[in-house]
This record gives sequence, C-alpha cells and structure tokens, in this order.
Amino acid sequence: MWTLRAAVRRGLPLLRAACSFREVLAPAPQDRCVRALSTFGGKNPDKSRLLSGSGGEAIARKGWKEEGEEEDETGVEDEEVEELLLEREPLLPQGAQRVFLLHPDVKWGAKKQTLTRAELQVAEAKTLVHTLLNWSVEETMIVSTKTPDKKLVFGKGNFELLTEKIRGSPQITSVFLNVERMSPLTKKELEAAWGVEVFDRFTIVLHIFRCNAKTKEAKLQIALAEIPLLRSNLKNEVAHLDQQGGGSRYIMGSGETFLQIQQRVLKEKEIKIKKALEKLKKRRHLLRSQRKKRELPIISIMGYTNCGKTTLIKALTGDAAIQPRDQLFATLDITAHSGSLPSHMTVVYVDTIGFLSQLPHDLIESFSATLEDVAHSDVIIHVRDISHPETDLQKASVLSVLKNLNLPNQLLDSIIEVHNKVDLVESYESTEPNAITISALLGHGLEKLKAEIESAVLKATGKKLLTLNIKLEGAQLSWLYKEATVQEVDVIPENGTANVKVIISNSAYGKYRKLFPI
Ligand SMILES: Nc1nc2c(ncn2[C@@H]2O[C@H](COP(=O)(O)OP(=O)(O)OP(=O)(O)O)[C@@H](O)[C@H]2O)c(=O)[nH]1
Ligand SMILES: [Mg+2]
Repeated sequence: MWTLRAAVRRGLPLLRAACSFREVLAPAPQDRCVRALSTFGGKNPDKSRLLSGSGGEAIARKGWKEEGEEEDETGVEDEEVEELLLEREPLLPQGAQRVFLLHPDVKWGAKKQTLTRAELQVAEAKTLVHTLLNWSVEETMIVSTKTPDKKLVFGKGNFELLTEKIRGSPQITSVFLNVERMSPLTKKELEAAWGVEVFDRFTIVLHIFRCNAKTKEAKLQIALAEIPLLRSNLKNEVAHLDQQGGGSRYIMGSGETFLQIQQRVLKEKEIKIKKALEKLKKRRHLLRSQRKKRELPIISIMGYTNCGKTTLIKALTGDAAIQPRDQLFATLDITAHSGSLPSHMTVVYVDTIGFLSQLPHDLIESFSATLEDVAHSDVIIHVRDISHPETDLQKASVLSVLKNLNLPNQLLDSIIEVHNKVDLVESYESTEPNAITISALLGHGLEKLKAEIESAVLKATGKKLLTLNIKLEGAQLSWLYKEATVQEVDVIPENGTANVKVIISNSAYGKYRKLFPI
C-alpha cells in the first residue's frame, strides 16, 4: 500500500502528495481545455472552433499599448512565481463525461435565492458543462431540498431516489451538483453513495478560468482563489491518512506533523502569490496614471458573460486582432483598446471579465483587484444580450455586482445600457427609453452609440465640444493647441478665418473668452 514515506522517498512535492493522493498514483493529466459553444438558445452558429492545448489560443491582445509596456504586461520576472503557476492539480477528470446535472432547489428559508430562478441556474450550469471539451449533459433534474447545508444535501427520501436513479444509470459518468461549493466531506459521501465523481460549480468555473486565463495576473488570481480549495482538500486527505495511522504524526526530525508542514507550505504559497499580485497591482497603478496624464477618456465595457462585450469593442475599434469567442468567460484579462469617437476624440475601451449569477465568491474576490480599474473609468457601458431568455435577471445580477464594487455615484449614473444581438430578435422594441439598440456582430446602431458615448464622456470629464471661429492671424489657434484638444481646422481663405473644432474644459473656455472676446 502507498504510504506517506514512500511519497517522500519518491521525491514528490509534499503539497502535491497531500492534496491528491489519487493523482500521485495515476499521474495527473494536463488541464484539458474548453470548447466554443452556442449561447443558451443555441442561436450563435459558430460551434466549430475547438480550442486545444493547455491554454487555448491567445486572444487577449492589446490594440492600445502603454509606453514601455511588455506584451506580457507583468514585469514580474520571478522564477518562483512561474513554478507556483505550474504546480497545480487537474480539477476535472480526463476524457468524455456524460453528466447528470442535479440542481438542489431550496424552497424556503434564508438560503432561498431571490435574484435568480432554478431554471436560469440550470441553463447556466448546462452551458458551463458544454463549455468543457467532450462533456455533455445526460440528464437534468431539479430536486427540492430543505436542508442544503446538511452533509447529504437532500432529505432522506429524495436522497434514496437519487441514489437509485444514479446507480441504475450506467450511462452517467459523473454528477454536477449545482451548488456554489460543496464540502470535501459531502463530496466524499456523495461519491461513495452514487459510485461516480461529483463536482460543484466552483470546481467547474475554476477549471474554465484556468483554461482561459492568459496573463500572469489572471493566472495568479486564479491560483489564489484555489488556496481555500487546497486547504479544505488537505484537511480531508489528512483525516483519510489518520484513518491509516499517518497524517497527524510527527515527521521524523522535522518537529512538525504532516498536516502542519502542508499548512505551512500552503501559507507560504499564498504569501508568494499575494506578493506577486501586489507587484502587478503597482504596475497597473503606474499605467493608469500614465493614461490619466495623457487625458484619454476610459470607457469600461461590462456585462454578463457571452453578451458580446469583446465583439462590441472589436466593432468600435476596428481592431482585427480581437477575436471574440462563443464561450463563457472567454475574457479573463482586462485589456485596453483605443478607438475614436465622431469628433475624432481618442478614447480607451476596457474589456472586462463577464458576470455570472452566483459566481463563486472566492473567484469574485480574486478578480476584484482587476475590477478596481473600473472605478477609474469615465464611463461604463453595460452590454446586454437581449436575445437571452433570462436577460432581465442577467441585468439584475450585473447591477448588483456593480453596486458592490463601490463605484463613485457619478460613474454609476453614467452607465449607458446597450441592448445587443438585436439581429436575433424579430422587430425588437426596447421598453427602456434610454437604452441603445445594436448588433455588435453586424455593426448596426454603432453610430448612435458612439454619439452617446461622446456626450457621456464630455459630461463626465466636464468638457465641451465646440466649433470656434478664429482669426488665422492672431494667437487664438496656438492658444487652443496649447490649452485644449484641437480636433479639426477648417480654413476659410476668403476672410482669413478658420472654424476650429475643439474639446475644451469649462475653465479653459472661460479663459479663452476673456483673452479673445467676440
Ligand atoms: N448574433 C449575434 N451574435 C453576437 C452579437 N454580439 C456578439 N455575438 C456573439 O456572441 C458570442 C460571445 O461574444 P463575445 O464578444 O465573446 O462575448 P463576451 O461578452 O466578451 O463574453 P465573455 O468574454 O465570455 O464574457 C460570440 O459568438 C459572438 O459572435 C450580435 O450582435 N449578434
Ligand atoms: Mg469577452
């Protein structure tokens, strides 16, 4: 039988040995990756693009780069960090899986979901499963429970029925229990009862995140989000070892028990990741202040996952390098892309991570650092997929996340709501008067949207867009070049004047009027 001492003799990293004995015996496969999929209604046709390799293709390219900015954007040259990122266990089994999707529906009490319905959660869970290469949903069941926090999640009667059902269905290879997190003990008990592996939402989303993260920062954030999972797995594995007479004993010569060593290793890992992230955060602050210095207005594009944020940025900037994908969480790295508005004002569009109702907490927390940048933008665009059957619930869930980001009120008031994918809905009429209706894919409605963005930017930055008639002989033009942003100069040779289009702050315009009265 395999023992701890044997693992140490074989030179296995302790953390790995502690966290996943099964994988030590059967070497861990690489993370498999995710595939492109259609949206819930199956309306987007492009299902054919399959991703391969460990991380899929790189899509997070920047259309707009800061001075001295590296493609990798991190500036952290730390071999230890690289090692940390490589050292990870696979979260899901290899090969095709036919999943039994089981949704515990809490009918009453404090745990009852208010924002979202069981059907929406099931539809989302299905999409998550379909995002995984070679995974399919064999059967779906919504089963009510009054005891979601109990070890076996369901009441006795329902649990017995479920066990009979799963045991009697050899075609089912695993169960996706659609809860945010399941304790290691619950997982163990359910797997023992049902005879197949059982996964929760956190593990599935984490796996998709791992596959889609491109930059070092996103990867580190995911590694940080995994620490609590490793910690609870560790406790479980040590309890298992104890049964065999191992985990809590002192390791000879070390003065520590196996559990203590592993906890220390995890703590050290956590500290290292946090330090590396701190370095990256400082660098982001630097980039932000450079951006501010250049006075380029920043527009953050936010919205539910798969609503079309990246497609919209591609349409607004004409950046051919951007490749939107029909996939949940395609964008995990915040990227900036420059574009210009009708007055030729240059702005920066920031692509952000998409939201999901009940996105596991640890993941939200780990990504909140990147979402901090949103607070420094001038305008927010909230993109909605109005072809989605649950578009209203998606909106509510995005707004509730935005509220929790502690954004300044002025910024919250500046939100432009965009109704995307109108091409998928016959004769769509918005019931919200201020929303702008577009098809990012077909390029419909973009001019109106750009005009709206421009007026929001001018309002947010306290600037005006004016056309001033100036004398070419005087000092007006050079003054305007110095104190404002000149967009266009239209010379009228007949009278020696020019019409000059400028973006100018209120205070500079006041000075201009004093210096050059009409
Ligand atoms: N029919 C139609 N499809 C669209 C439209 N906009 C986006 N899509 C499709 O929707 C899918 C998702 O688009 P993305 O731009 O990647 O969505 P996203 O919001 O960036 O998604 P995440 O980064 O995963 O959160 C892609 O297949 C797009 O082609 C649209 O206006 N009409
Ligand atoms: Mg995207």
